[in-house]
Amino acid sequence: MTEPAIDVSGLVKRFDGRTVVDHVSMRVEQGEIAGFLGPNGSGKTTTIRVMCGLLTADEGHGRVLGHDLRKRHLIKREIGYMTQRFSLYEDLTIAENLAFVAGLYGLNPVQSFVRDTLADLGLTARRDQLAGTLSGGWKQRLALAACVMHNPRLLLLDEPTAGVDPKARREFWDEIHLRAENGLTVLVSTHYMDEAERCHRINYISYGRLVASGTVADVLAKAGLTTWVLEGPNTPDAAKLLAGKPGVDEVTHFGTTLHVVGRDAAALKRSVADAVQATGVQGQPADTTLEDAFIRFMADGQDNMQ
Ligand SMILES: Nc1ncnc2c1ncn2[C@@H]1O[C@H](COP(=O)(O)OP(=O)(O)OP(=O)(O)O)[C@@H](O)[C@H]1O
Repeated sequence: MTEPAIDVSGLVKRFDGRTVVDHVSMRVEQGEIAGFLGPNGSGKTTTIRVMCGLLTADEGHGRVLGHDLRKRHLIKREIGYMTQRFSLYEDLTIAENLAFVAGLYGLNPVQSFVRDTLADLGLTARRDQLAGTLSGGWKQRLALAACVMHNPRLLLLDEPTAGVDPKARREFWDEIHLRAENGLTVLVSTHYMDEAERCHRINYISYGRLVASGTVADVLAKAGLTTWVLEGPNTPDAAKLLAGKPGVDEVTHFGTTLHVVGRDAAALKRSVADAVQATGVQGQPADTTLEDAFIRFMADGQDNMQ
């Protein structure tokens, strides 16, 4: 058995007495793409920073790439970290940006690393183009290439595709999968459900606590939800009727359909049957989505805080 790339237990981080990472334990196997999800301010960035050795945990222990978490200088050397809103210098050329990053990492000879990276990206012919003139998708690919130029074994990406269009996001993820197939381990935070589904495993954090981890199927099972889809001209009336009824936790409009989700399957079924009878809409059981599961975890997290 190879050692996991990340194996941390009971991590706690407090800022000014406020606990923002609350006994988080996480394991990420080598070559795995692990997703990190959770509402704004739930502690993803802080956890990532502890794992990369940029912040010291107040409690907890573990190993990253086989190094004790306290050996921060050893960890930093072997990871790539793309911060939120990481950007290149728009008024430098593509090659100049790469040369700058290569210099920061002490790569030598700089120009050979730049040349290889440009060739890898298929950007050799555009090396003298200003980075600011690239499309959003290309900017992200270039930023990713800059983060892996020093050949890290673990890549930590903090919302790398925020604000990037769907096609460019898909291409970015193809790139991540390609690199994972070649052995790179990736921990990536995201708010996009389609990206969560492209991860081998996901970790969901709420109010600093890790509330679910595993494959998408594991996480859906943990949420323990039942979903009904209602359809027909009277869905707005059905929505009003269902709000707050026994077994009904969430009622959400999706275009012309209504998704009704709850933890108590029997009570939910009865409430849906009543609404169907009263309004004439059609109701069918359906698969629960990851978004439904996350909204449930978030609501549970809020309940725990009260
Ligand atoms: N250096 C700091 N000093 C004080 N508070 C901080 C510091 N860094 C983060 N926090 C607080 O810790 C909490 C967790 O923040 P963090 O950035 O880790 O969350 P996040 O899950 O990454 O959020 P988002 O999805 O919005 O990026 C927030 O309430 C934030 O304001």
